[in-house]
Amino acid sequence: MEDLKSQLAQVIRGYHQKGWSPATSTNYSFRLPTNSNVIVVSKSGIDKSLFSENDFMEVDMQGNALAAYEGIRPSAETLIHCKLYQLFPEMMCIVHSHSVYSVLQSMKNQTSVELSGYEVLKGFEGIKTHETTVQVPIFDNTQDMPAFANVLEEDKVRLTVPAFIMRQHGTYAWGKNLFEAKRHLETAEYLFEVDWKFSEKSV
Ligand SMILES: CSC[C@@H](O)[C@@H](O)C(=O)COP(=O)(O)O
Ligand SMILES: [Zn+2]
Repeated sequence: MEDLKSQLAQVIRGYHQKGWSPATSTNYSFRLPTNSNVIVVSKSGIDKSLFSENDFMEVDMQGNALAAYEGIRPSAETLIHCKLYQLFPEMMCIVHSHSVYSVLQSMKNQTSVELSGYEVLKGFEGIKTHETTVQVPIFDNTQDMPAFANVLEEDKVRLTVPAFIMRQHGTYAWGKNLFEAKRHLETAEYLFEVDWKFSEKSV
C-alpha cells in the first residue's frame, strides 16, 4: 500500500504542476487491494504541490473515517468517490482535476461534451478507433454531496466513458488501477483542451 500511496502522491504533485489543482483543490483515492471496502482518500484542504503519502487517510464505503483516523477530515467530496466505487465495483482508483479547459467546456450550457474523431479517444478503455463519438456528461455543481451522489446513481446510464465534468468545477475520472485512472483523466483533459481550442478557432 505504501507504494501505491507514494505513486499516487507523485501523480498528484505532477498534476499540480500542470495547473490542474489550484488553491488546495482536487481529491484522489484508491481502494486497498487487500480489502476493497477500505478507501484510501486524500485529506481535505491539502496543498497539492506538497502532497505526500501522509496526506491520505482511510474511510469506509460510506465515507466514515476508520478508527485510526478519527477526527481527521477526509476530502469534502469523499461521497463522490464512495458512490463511484459502489456503481463500478471493479474500479480501484479515482482522480479529480480542476483544470481550466474542463471548466470552460462546462460553461457551454450543454449537458455533455461531445468528442468525435480524435485518435486520443482510444485512451478510454474499450475504444479501439478514432472513428467514434463519445459524450462526456456534465452534471451541475453542488455542495450537497449526498444529493450529487444520488444524481450519479440515477444517471449512471450517462456514464458511458470513465469520466464526467462537474459544471464550473472540474473533472472526475476512474479506472481499475492508478495507471488506468490516470490515463482516463489525461485523455479527457487533453480532449477538452484540443476541442476547446479548435472551436475557438472556428468561430
Ligand atoms: C479549494 S476549492 C476546492 C474544493 O471545494 C473541492 O472542490 C476540492 O476538489 C477539494 O476539496 P477537499 O476537501 O480539499 O478534497
Ligand atoms: Zn473539486
